[in-house]
Amino acid sequence: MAPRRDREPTPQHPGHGPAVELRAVRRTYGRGEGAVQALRGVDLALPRGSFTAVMGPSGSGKSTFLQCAAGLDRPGAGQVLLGGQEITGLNEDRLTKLRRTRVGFVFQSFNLLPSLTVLQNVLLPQRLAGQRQDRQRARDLLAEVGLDGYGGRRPGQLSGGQQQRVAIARALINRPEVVFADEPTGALDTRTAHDVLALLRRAVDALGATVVMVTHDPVAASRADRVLFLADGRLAGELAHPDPGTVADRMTALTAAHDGRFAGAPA
Ligand SMILES: Nc1ncnc2c1ncn2[C@@H]1O[C@H](COP(=O)(O)OP(=O)(O)OP(=O)(O)O)[C@@H](O)[C@H]1O
Repeated sequence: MAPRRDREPTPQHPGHGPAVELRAVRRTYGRGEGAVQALRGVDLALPRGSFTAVMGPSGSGKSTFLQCAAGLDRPGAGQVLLGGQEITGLNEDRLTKLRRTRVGFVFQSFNLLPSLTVLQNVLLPQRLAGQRQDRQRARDLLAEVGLDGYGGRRPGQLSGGQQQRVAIARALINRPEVVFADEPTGALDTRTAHDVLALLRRAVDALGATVVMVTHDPVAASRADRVLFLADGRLAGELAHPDPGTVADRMTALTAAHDGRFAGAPA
């Protein structure tokens, strides 16, 4: 028998290094006196197969971070690497293709297309990318998120929690390098939010996904492996194995520091 060779890394899934890396990333909105420095030099690496929560006071740069890391926005300086590949210099066409094939998104408002069935919504990233639509994988993922047999329904016939499950299945369809979740439980009641977080956790633990979640909720953040805190566009600390109480205390301290600074700022 021929000696077994380890699978060669491919550009799609290089298998080495972090899923996402930011190096000295800066993003400024506007120019001159009115310019806002939303990110002021962020360095971080998100390991493959990890679940990271990103928290911070309002205006600390969480959305900007997510958009830059996901290739939805371009940093003014610094580098973003996805699966070891630098994406900062890609043109718009290549960035769009990358977002459709290598990144998954889960939004607060679910963002399902109401005219498509549940199965068609799950397959949409493959359709948009012009890839073969893997209906069996879509059905398997729907079963994975507890929606076996719901493929023929329309989103309007599902509860909010069920719609978010469909969105999670859709985010996973292409086996992305990373799933970015922006307040995925923000529109859900506590019980449903708990179920959706359990699914994200399971996507990491059982399917090997990498998940990055922006949230305001310390309970949601405590389901992650690690919480990164942003304040005024900078990383302001992190917490491994978070529990809700410690996360809430950190957030209270950061928000008080933030409010204190702004109370002293000229009007
Ligand atoms: N398009 C824009 N034009 C100008 N300023 C912007 C723009 N988007 C964001 N900002 C500013 O950049 C800073 C960071 O905003 P960002 O939305 O990333 O913060 P956030 O932490 O996500 O806030 P929130 O928790 O309130 O959603 C804020 O001061 C915000 O006002």
